[in-house]
Amino acid sequence: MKEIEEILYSEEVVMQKCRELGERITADYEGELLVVGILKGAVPFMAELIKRIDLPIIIDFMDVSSYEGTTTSGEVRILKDLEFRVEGRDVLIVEDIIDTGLTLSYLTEVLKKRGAKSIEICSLLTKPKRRKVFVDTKYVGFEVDDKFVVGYGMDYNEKYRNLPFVGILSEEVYK
Ligand SMILES: O=P(O)(O)OC[C@H]1O[C@H](OP(=O)(O)OP(=O)(O)O)[C@H](O)[C@@H]1O
Ligand code: HPA
Ligand SMILES: [Mg+2]
Repeated sequence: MKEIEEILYSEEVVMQKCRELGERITADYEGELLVVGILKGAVPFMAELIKRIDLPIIIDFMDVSSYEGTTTSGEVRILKDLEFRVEGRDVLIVEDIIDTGLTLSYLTEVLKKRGAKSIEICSLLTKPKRRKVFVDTKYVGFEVDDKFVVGYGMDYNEKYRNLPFVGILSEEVYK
């Protein structure tokens, strides 16, 4: 595919990472876990990850907005809220990527205020060099450099989410 400069993580590599993360999560919790996916990017990763968690889980979704193209506006708004109450529950937030950290620092604050018993984050990717605010991320798949990546849920203007791998988007696409 000419729009992809380089494949970083193949489907096999991502699946293996989901198995490892799923085993760690299974070992770290007892009883029910509320797994919260952040729409839309988290969907493909979450679908794979939850099959590797051997616990009685409940899944739910939130949708927040902050991004336009490849830059952040720094503004976070809840577009779709959870179906379940988080009070007294162990919550695991699932993301595709942590970039500035603004989305997750906002979301963890919101869920903390609602009285979650515990809140942890599981993200397929993290871009530490781009961080504006600290987010404590217990479960991370891979650390990536400051390149725009797509696939496995991640998009550029809503495209490429369906790619079965994580790849670097060629600069010609957004220049
Ligand atoms: O750490 P941050 O700088 O906040 O950026 C990370 C967030 O941005 C992307 O989602 P986006 O808001 O683009 O929506 P999407 O998941 O629907 O693509 C990504 O899926 C994360 O949720
Ligand atoms: O590299 C990225 N790709 C897709 N979406 C993103 N949101 C933050 N960083 C990225
Ligand atoms: Mg997202």
